[in-house]
Amino acid sequence: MDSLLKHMVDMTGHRDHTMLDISVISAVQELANAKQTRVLTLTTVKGQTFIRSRAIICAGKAARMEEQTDPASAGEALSSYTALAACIARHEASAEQVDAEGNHTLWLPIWLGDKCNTCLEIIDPTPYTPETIHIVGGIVSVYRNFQNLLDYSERDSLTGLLNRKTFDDQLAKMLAASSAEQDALALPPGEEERRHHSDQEKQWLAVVDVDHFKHVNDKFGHLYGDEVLILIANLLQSSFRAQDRVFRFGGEEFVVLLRSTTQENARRIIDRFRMNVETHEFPQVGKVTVSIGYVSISAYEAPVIILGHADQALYYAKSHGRNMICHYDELVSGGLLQAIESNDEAEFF
Ligand SMILES: Nc1nc2c(ncn2[C@@H]2O[C@H](COP(=O)(O)OP(=O)(O)OP(=O)(O)O)[C@@H](O)[C@H]2O)c(=O)[nH]1
Repeated sequence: MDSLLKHMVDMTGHRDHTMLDISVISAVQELANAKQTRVLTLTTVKGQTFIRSRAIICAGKAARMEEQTDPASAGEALSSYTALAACIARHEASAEQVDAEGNHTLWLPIWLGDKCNTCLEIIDPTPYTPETIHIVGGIVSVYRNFQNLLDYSERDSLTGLLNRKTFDDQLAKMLAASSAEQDALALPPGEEERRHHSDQEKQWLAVVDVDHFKHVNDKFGHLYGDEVLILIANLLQSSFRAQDRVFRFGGEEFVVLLRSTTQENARRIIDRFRMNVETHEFPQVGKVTVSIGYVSISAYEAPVIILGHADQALYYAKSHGRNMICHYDELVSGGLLQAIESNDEAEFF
């Protein structure tokens, strides 16, 4: 019981999803005396659900987060996990399966209302006693409630997107992941220069601003204005990939962090979103458009500088007709925006 209390105190002491994941699998691993415990992420892409492992602990080892090796892949298909897929389809609390080697796998989906995007998985050669299932079920309930609370503090209440407060942290995580990826893909000396600049995969930041939004509020009222923001948030979430991050920065301004893609793909993905908005029929309001400024992200620049560059490109789009996307580096190299270096930081005029 002491151990259970210690784990509860540890779990509820965190203010960060990563640390919460680590502490929940450490608790479950110890209390169930399991061979392996994982936290799985469930994502739905075009109607199909995929599974990825985001944290793992094996007996005798420390818990660790699992970085995605292939950022373009959504993960393994849920349909290949037959018992879990049936449990999710029926909105059940747990599923169990024994494999050919005699390992017992117990899955405990974390339900938030009728949605499940996290699941605990416990594997052990011995079957789980009703007492173990009871204790682990209790931990899962605390984990779910606490995850809910963290989500609430990290999300914008109108649109459900991540809020401004979480941006710096998410950007740092993305930059850390990109340095690790670049190290892993390091090319032999001289090879880097031979590779065409625009073929390189980079991380990207886009600032999205609704055009003439004041006019929407003035003509249709704030309630319709809010409805437009919610629908644009939905279009953002459906237009970008699960590994990308979408934030509402306040008012009618949104920010997207795009993971690992080439310059041409970034342009295509961002423009596809712009067109998705342009072609959407907003109830009562009709047509709405957005302007977007975007920039590639480098680990050597402070978030405020990166955002400043994207903002420069956004304001160029706003002042050159709106309903368009502008790439900061292209504007600078085309002589349409100027950047000067001073005190190791870029400034603009
Ligand atoms: N309905 C609603 N309106 C908001 C919210 N936050 C900010 N606004 C409004 O958004 C409008 C932003 O107007 P402006 O900054 O002038 O920009 P704009 O009219 O979109 O013009 P451009 O950006 O130049 O195309 C203001 O009228 C704000 O009151 C919100 O949460 N809900």
